[in-house]
Amino acid sequence: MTPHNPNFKLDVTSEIGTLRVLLVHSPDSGLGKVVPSKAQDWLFEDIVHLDTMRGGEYDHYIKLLMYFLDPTKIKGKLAEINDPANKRNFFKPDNADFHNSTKVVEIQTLLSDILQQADIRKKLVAAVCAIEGVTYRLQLQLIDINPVELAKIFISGSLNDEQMIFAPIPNMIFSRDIGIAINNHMLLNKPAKKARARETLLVRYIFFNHPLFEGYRDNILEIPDTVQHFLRPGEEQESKTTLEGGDVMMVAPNHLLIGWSERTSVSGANEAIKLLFENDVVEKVTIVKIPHKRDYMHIDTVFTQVKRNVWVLLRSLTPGEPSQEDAEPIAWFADKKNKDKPEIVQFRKGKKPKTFSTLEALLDNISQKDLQSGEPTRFIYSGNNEFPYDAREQWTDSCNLLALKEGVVLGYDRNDKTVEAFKQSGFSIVKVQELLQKFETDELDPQSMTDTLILMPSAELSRARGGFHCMSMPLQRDSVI
Ligand SMILES: NC(=O)NCCC[C@H](N)C(=O)O
Repeated sequence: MTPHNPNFKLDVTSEIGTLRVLLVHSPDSGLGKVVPSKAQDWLFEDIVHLDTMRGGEYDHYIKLLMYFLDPTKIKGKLAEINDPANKRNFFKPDNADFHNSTKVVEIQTLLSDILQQADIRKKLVAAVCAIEGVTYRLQLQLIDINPVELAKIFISGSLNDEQMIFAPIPNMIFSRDIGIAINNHMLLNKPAKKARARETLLVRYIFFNHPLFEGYRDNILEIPDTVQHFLRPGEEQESKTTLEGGDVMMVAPNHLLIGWSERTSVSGANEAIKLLFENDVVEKVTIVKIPHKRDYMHIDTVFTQVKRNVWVLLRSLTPGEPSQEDAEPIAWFADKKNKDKPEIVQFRKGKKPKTFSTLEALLDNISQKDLQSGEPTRFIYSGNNEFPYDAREQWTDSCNLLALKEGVVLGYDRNDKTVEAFKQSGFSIVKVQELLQKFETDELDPQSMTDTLILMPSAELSRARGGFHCMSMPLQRDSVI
């Protein structure tokens, strides 16, 4: 059972305030069962090597989060945690030596907690079996499985880690996409892709039934399907009401961004705005339309925030007048030909909508007006804005960084040119393995760190097509203004 955290508050008012509590999911055995023929359907670019992804990559993320958010769980124990004799038990939610942190909260643990209640267990077994087309006999069998084991089965799709009874949900490591904390409200997603439907169902049950969220039940926002959707013939995607968390960014207490993307439809964004305004959750919502392509997927794959006046982003998304040096006539027409041209419109309750001509203009407005940065806004570009590194590194999540506190962000070690751009912008660069040692030996204190990009190993994780922004669902951050 997840211990009680008396200081917990659902409270996220920015992308950069010191992170206090987040939801994560460590790679489960289901990721090791992705087969080449299903990889694309399950939204992976390739099959992954599970042991490397866990021990060589994701575990460092958990350790780093512990030093920042819950140091007593790790300080002085690093050697023991790393000891191969301990078989990674610190990272396994079903093991007695699991960290069971109340700050770095594992979704699987919350799930096994709610499955202790017989009525919830019955309802959730029925719901999962319905969406997965499971036989009635197997459904009855699942109801009697102990909650810890059942949570594992729901996520991995396999009984006893061997017999596959339904598909895994390998994308649950990208907890960002399942729901978004907006001030003290929780907006649940409505996934565009079938491969992500079970994650949504499980997390919906968690938010409505886990004691951790007891005080916030009335603050859970769910997006309904529209009547137009029920009545429209055919199945085309455009008319669906969808919204995924990677397209929702809480940039300031009064201001939310929603991407209109491959995954979030304009109808999804529209319904979300209505809910947010009706419930007085924020004063303004800006819709950022990006090309509806797999390369971009969600807005957090093309930009994220580093400090109140610093952003990392993909430059080529920004349309604009070509500079005088762009001598070739075609440069003047390229954007106008592009029907996928980004568009940015800001909606304020009871006021006229406002447009922004570039992403930079919007981000500068957020930095200066919403976050009252006294310093000029700076942009760090993917691949240091050099073709073809800009596109290559954006694909491997150079723009998808997670801020642990203002100015201290983590990203993949493979995006060399973007790392160079961070250096040129005055950031320190440090590898996670070295940092963990320094924390353990007291050479460095997480609280005193400023302006740093922490490099995380990424060979396997990046094949799943998401970075650390995607791999985090912040629930509590300190406020920045
Ligand atoms: N926010 C994000 O951009 N999340 C990345 C999700 C990756 C996952 N393989 C997906 O395609 O849904």
